[in-house]
Amino acid sequence: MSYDNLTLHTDKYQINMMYAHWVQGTMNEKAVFEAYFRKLPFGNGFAVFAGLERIVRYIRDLRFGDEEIAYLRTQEENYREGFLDELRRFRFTGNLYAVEEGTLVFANEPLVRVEASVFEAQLVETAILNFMNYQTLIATKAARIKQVAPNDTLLEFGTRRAQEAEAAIWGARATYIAGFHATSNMRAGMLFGIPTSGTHAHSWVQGHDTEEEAFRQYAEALPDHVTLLVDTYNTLKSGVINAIKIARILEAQGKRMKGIRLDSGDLAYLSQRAREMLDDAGFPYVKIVASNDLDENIIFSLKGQGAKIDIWGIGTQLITAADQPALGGVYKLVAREKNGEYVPVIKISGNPEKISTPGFKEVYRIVNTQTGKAEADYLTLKDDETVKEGKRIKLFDPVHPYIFKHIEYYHAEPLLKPIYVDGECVYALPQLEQIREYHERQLNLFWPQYLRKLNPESYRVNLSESAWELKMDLIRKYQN
Ligand SMILES: Nc1ncnc2c1ncn2[C@@H]1O[C@H](COP(=O)(O)OP(=O)(O)OP(=O)(O)O)[C@@H](O)[C@H]1O
Ligand SMILES: O=P(O)(O)OC[C@H]1O[C@H](OP(=O)(O)OP(=O)(O)O)[C@H](O)[C@@H]1O
Ligand SMILES: O=C(O)c1cccnc1
Repeated sequence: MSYDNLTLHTDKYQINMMYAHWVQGTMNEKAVFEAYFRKLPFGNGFAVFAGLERIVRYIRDLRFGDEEIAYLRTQEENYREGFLDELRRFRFTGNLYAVEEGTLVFANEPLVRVEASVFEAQLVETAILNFMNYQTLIATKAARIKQVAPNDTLLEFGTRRAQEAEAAIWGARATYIAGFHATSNMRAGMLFGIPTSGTHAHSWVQGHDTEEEAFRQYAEALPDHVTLLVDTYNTLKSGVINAIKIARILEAQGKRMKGIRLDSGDLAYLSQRAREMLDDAGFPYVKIVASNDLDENIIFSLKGQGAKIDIWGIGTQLITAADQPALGGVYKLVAREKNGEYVPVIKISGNPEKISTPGFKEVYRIVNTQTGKAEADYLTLKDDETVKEGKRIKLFDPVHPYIFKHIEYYHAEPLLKPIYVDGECVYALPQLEQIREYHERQLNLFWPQYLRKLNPESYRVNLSESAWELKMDLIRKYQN
């Protein structure tokens, strides 16, 4: 069995709908779907979009092979052979537009738009949401951590606690996009070119007769990369004292010990005392690494307490997004082909926030040319030329339309970039370093009130007047 083919990484209901379209003869009708989330995670003011590279590879490799077809035959007696033959010929032949990885994104704006035969567009929903939701969530969590320690080194240590192997590596990649510096996961390092970093475990110390001997042997083996875990027995009375002995030995060899790691106890107090001991012994260059169930709140608190920590190793809380373990991104039909033309469609809900925004749309980031800062994201119907022509636009809050302002001097950056056109990949996947740098530039595009971790201002995601009117028309139609 091949574990690599992700074509059946979809919900059964997608295959059932594909089958029903095949039976009805509607499988080639075009559909437009948009993927977006309705609420920012962690109460943050923004999210960091990630997942596109995985989506691109997934779309490229979509094939129903012999194993997939044989399996489907066993799963549903209604599936006729003609349908399975159709699946054998399956290729993605549609268009896919998406926001680039590292982009700051907000609620209720399309992040991925699929325009394809309904047969194709339906199949890919589950996987696209799976990749986008998880990776965006972890990149956003990492961005929050980065915000409280912007000048420190951040190491991703989460693999052992991650929700399985793929989550570990794609999660590690997402943290790197958001500004982490290295991962402990060697496979993520090899596959994505992320720098790797590692100290040693308690088992290394436990596995020797004395802590000092353990440290000495480690330093002999890896003299250029010595960071010693000092909390196995007693951090201040034994661990730091032994580490200082090793730092002396290394100095005598013309080398510098890199650091010590604290992994338990009061990290503020222990780091301050350890710093004093290292400085007094003449080793101000030895860095202090901390780990132990850290997250942005603990790091923020430790900094407030004056902790002397240079490097943070962060695992469980980051890779599992423990305070909000899922991003609720959805994939909604916004237009469908009828008699050769697109008609907009809506999903009505008793909860106004859940009413979808109909129509084939573009999303623009409106950047004020006088301040250089982003003013709003602006959703227009696709054929609306106002923004392209640079005309004055009215920004109004779709929930409170009486709150509005006009903007005249702006640059409008289309956020949805062409990735697949007529089934051909037209997007050159950027290097990870480029994505990381792009993310940093994105942060500079926003005023700090949208970026702060606690109670950020809401950044505007506005509808054009015609997009708003279309939505109101369809709501009225279904109310009647
Ligand atoms: N000064 C501090 N202020 C706030 N939180 C801290 C401080 N020092 C450590 N922490 C955090 O408090 C938690 C302490 O965890 P826990 O109660 O398991 O203690 P521990 O020191 O890990 O004990 P053990 O020796 O069993 O490992 C961790 O999440 C750690 O990061
Ligand atoms: O606390 P996290 O943020 O999840 O970071 C990863 C943790 O994994 C290791 O502990 P573990 O007890 O698994 O192994 P060890 O014996 O090497 O400490 C490490 O010492 C960290 O505490
Ligand atoms: O290198 C480390 O110190 C490390 C790596 C993974 C998990 N915990 C610690």
